[in-house]
Amino acid sequence: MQADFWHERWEKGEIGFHKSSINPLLTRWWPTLAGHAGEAVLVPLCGKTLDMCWLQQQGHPVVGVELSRSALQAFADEQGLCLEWQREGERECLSGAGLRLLCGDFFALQAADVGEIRLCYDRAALIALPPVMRARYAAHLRGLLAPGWKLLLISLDYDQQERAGPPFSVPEKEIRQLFAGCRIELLQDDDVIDQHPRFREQGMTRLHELVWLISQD
Ligand SMILES: C[S@@+](CC[C@H](N)C(=O)[O-])C[C@H]1O[C@@H](n2cnc3c(N)ncnc32)[C@H](O)[C@@H]1O
Repeated sequence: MQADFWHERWEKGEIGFHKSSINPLLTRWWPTLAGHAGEAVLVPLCGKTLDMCWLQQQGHPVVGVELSRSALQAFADEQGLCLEWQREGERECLSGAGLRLLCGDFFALQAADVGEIRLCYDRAALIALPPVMRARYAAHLRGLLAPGWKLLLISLDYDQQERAGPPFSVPEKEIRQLFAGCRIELLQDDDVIDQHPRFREQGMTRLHELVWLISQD
């Protein structure tokens, strides 16, 4: 998926991926990361997710990364947050209230841009990307995070023949390849097709949502 694809989604308001409430899988499983309040969390491809507010309310400084400036501005406006745009080198950044939202390409980020971050939350980031980009994404993410990192990842698994992505299906085998050498724990696996009638209409017969705790030991 190229940048234009996502800018167009935001311009046209075709953002079916955005949820108007905090993800219950985040609130259920975040404690398993055993991060300390005060430890920063990286939220790659963050959109305007409310999950960032929840993480911030748990005492975590949040560093989000998002291509779309209007998505970040909408996040601030809709959550009634007093955030300010600042320039950080080539990049713009919306910050305040324990949030630092970097506007730009995730793949252009360097470890110094995000700072020392050990905790990460990925909901609809890995699965937003086609296979070739997923390998780049996982390798880049692993390079950005500090030693001893922990990632809470929410993925989808369905028959990719039944529907084109995004969101893409990322089978368990691929997750294990992308994060080879890491500790990988499956926390939850639910069949959620009944919660997605539009996907069913589009021909999907099976849809699993999985939650993973992936860590570098
Ligand atoms: C499927 S949405 C998920 C957003 C968010 N994680 C959520 O749960 O609502 C993927 C987001 O990633 C952004 N995005 C895609 N490619 C990106 C990139 N290379 N760098 C930064 N953001 C990107 C898109 O603009 C879009 O907002």
